[in-house]
Amino acid sequence: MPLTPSPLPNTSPTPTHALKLARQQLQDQGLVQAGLISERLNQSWQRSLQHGLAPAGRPPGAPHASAPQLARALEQQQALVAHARPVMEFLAEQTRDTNSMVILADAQGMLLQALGDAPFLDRAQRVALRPGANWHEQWRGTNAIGTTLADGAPTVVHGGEHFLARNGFLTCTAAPIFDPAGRTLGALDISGDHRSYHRHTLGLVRTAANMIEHRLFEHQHAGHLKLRIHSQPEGIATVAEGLLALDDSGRLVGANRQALVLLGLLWDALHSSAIERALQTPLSTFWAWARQDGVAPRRVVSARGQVLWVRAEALRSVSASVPRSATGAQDLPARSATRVASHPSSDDLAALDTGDPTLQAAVERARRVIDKPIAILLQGESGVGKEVFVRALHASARTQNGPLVAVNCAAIPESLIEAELFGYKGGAFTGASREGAPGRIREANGGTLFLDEIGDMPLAMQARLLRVLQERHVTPLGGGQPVPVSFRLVCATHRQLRSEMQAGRFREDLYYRLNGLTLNLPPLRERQDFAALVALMLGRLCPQRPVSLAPEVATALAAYRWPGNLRQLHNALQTACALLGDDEAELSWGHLPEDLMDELRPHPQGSARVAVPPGGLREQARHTVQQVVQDCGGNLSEAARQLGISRTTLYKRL
Ligand SMILES: Nc1ncnc2c1ncn2[C@@H]1O[C@H](COP(=O)(O)OP(=O)(O)OP(=O)(O)O)[C@@H](O)[C@H]1O
Repeated sequence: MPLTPSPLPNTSPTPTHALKLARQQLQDQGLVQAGLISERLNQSWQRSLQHGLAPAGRPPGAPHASAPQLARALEQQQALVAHARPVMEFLAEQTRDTNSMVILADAQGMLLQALGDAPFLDRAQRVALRPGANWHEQWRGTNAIGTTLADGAPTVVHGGEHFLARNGFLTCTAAPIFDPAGRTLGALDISGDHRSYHRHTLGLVRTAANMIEHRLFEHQHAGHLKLRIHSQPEGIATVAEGLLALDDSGRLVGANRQALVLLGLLWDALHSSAIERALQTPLSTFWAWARQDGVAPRRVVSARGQVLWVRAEALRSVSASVPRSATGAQDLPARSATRVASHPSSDDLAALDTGDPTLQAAVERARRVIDKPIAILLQGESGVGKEVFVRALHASARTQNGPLVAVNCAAIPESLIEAELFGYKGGAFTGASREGAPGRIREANGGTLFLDEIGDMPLAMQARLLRVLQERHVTPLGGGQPVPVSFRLVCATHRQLRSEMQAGRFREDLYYRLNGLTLNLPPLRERQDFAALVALMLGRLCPQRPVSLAPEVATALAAYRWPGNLRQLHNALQTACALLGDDEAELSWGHLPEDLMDELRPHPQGSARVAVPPGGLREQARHTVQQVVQDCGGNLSEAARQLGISRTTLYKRL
C-alpha cells in the first residue's frame, strides 16, 4: 500500500478538446498519445481496457449485492460505517442543493452508504450509484472510487474522463481511507452532475477522509499512549496532526499518514520502530508529559533532525477495564494518566508485578540498585519479558534519565559490532560514512545502555567492552580523543552466562563486571499469576470492553507449558481478541489460533487418544458450520444460534 509519494490527483478537469481527441483515440486505437491526458488517467484507462471493458459499452455483469449480502458487509465494516456516518452527514450538509451525493465504499469498491440530493439520487440510481453496487475499476472502468482504491490516492474523475461513456454526466471526487495499520478500509466520495464540479471538492473530501481516519484511530488506540505531532505547535489537535500509538515498550503500533510522513517512515515501521529512536526522546519522558493533562505541546527533534511539536496523551486507565486479579490478592497495577511518577507502587516497575513471588522479588531487588552504579544482568528464556523489564526499569529510575539505548548483540554482524558500539571517525573503514558516528555507547550517555543477548557477543568485542566499563571512556574506531561516558548498564541473555564463562565462551572478568546484580526472570509455566497476567493483557488488547476467558479455556491455558513464554501468550490473546465478535465478551476455543487450539483441546482420559477426524479439527469445524447453515436453509441467525456462536463469528468462519 503506497504511503508517499502517491500519484498526484487530477486537480482540474482535462480540457474539453484534448479529452475529445483522447476519447476518440481510445475508441479507435485503444491507445492515447502521450501528453493529451494525465499519465494517471491514461494508466487507469489502460487498466479498464485490460479488464475487458469497452468505452461505449455497458458494465458487463457488474455484481450487485443482495440485501443480506449488503447487511453482512455493513456488519463487517461496522467501525468504518459508524465513524464515517457523522462525517458523511456533515459533507452532505455542505454540498446540499448542489445536485450531488456523498458515498462510502468498502475496499472492494462495494458502495455501503449514500446520502444526497433527492433529484440527483434518482438519476444516479440509473447508473447504479447506490448501496450494494460495485464500482471497482474492474466493473466500471475509470471512476473516482475504483481509481482511488486502485492507486491508493485521492482522485477527481470529471465527465468524459470516466472510462464508460454512460458515466460521462458525472463529476466524482474520492479519497482513500486507511486504518491505523495502513490497510485500505475503503473510499469516501462525492459524486454529482458534471455541471456541479467545484475545484474545492477535492480538499473537502480529503479532509473528511482524514477525519474518519482520526476517529478510527482514537477508537482503536484508546488504551495506548498516544502522541499528537506536528511541525508547528498550532497544528496539534487539528485534522492535519500526525497520530502515533505506542505499546508499553515504546514501539509504534499505530499511526496515520501525516505522522509517518513527518517521521520519514513507511507503514512497515509499525511494530518495529521505537519512538525513542524516531523522536530522540525517552519513553519515560512521554509518559511524564502524558501525566500532566492539558499541557502545551513540547518540542522534540526527530531522527532526521526536524523540529517537531508533541502532545502526549494516555487518558484511559487500564485498571478500569481489567477485572480484579483472579488470585484475589490485589488490584492489578494501573498504567494511567493520573499515576504519580514518584510513588514507587505506581511506576512502570510496579506495574510488572502481577502477583508472582519470583517476579516480585526481582522487581524489589532491581528497585534497590536502580539509582546506583551497579550493572544488572537479566537472565531468562526467550519471551519472558527481559526487554519489557529493562524498559520499565529505565522508566522508573530517578537518575540517569537520558535515553535508553538498546543494542541486540546477536543481531549485528560481527564485523560491524565494534563500529556500532564504539563509533568511528569519518572514513575509518571501507563503507564508513564521511561524518563518522558517535556509537551506541556514547548515545547512551546520561541514560541506560541495554546490551541484549550479551551472551552472543564475540570474545574480541568482550575485551573492548570491558575496557570501556573499566575506564568509562570510549575511543572511536580510527582514532581520536577518548570521550568520557556515564550510563546505567543493563545486559540480558537467554543463556546461562556462568556456564558460558565456564565453557570458555565468555570472559570471566567481563562476567563479574556485568553481574553486579543478576536477576532471573521466571518462565511463564512457573509463574503463579497466570490469571492476573491474562487479565492485564486482555485489558490492554481489548480496551473498549471487559473480555475474559471461557472457564475451560482458562484452565487449559493455565496448564499449558508455553514454550514461547509471555510473547506466545500475548500473541495468542491478540489473535483471539481479533477474532472476537463485537457482541462477544468471552474467548472460547474457536477464538484461539488453530495450532494452539489443536495442542490444548482436552483428550479423553486414558491412554487411547481420540481418533482425529479426517482433515483435522479445522476441516471438521468447517464441515459442521456448512452443514448447520444448510440445515437452517441459509438462515444465518438461526445457524449461529444452533452453533452457539455469534453471527459475526459465523460470518468469519464462513
Ligand atoms: N509484563 C508483561 N506484561 C505484558 N506483556 C508482556 C510482559 N512482558 C513481556 N510481554 C510480552 O512478551 C513480549 C516479549 O517480551 P520481551 O521482548 O521483553 O521478551 P525477552 O525476554 O526480551 O525475549 P527475547 O529473549 O526473545 O528477546 C512483549 O512484546 C510483550 O508482548
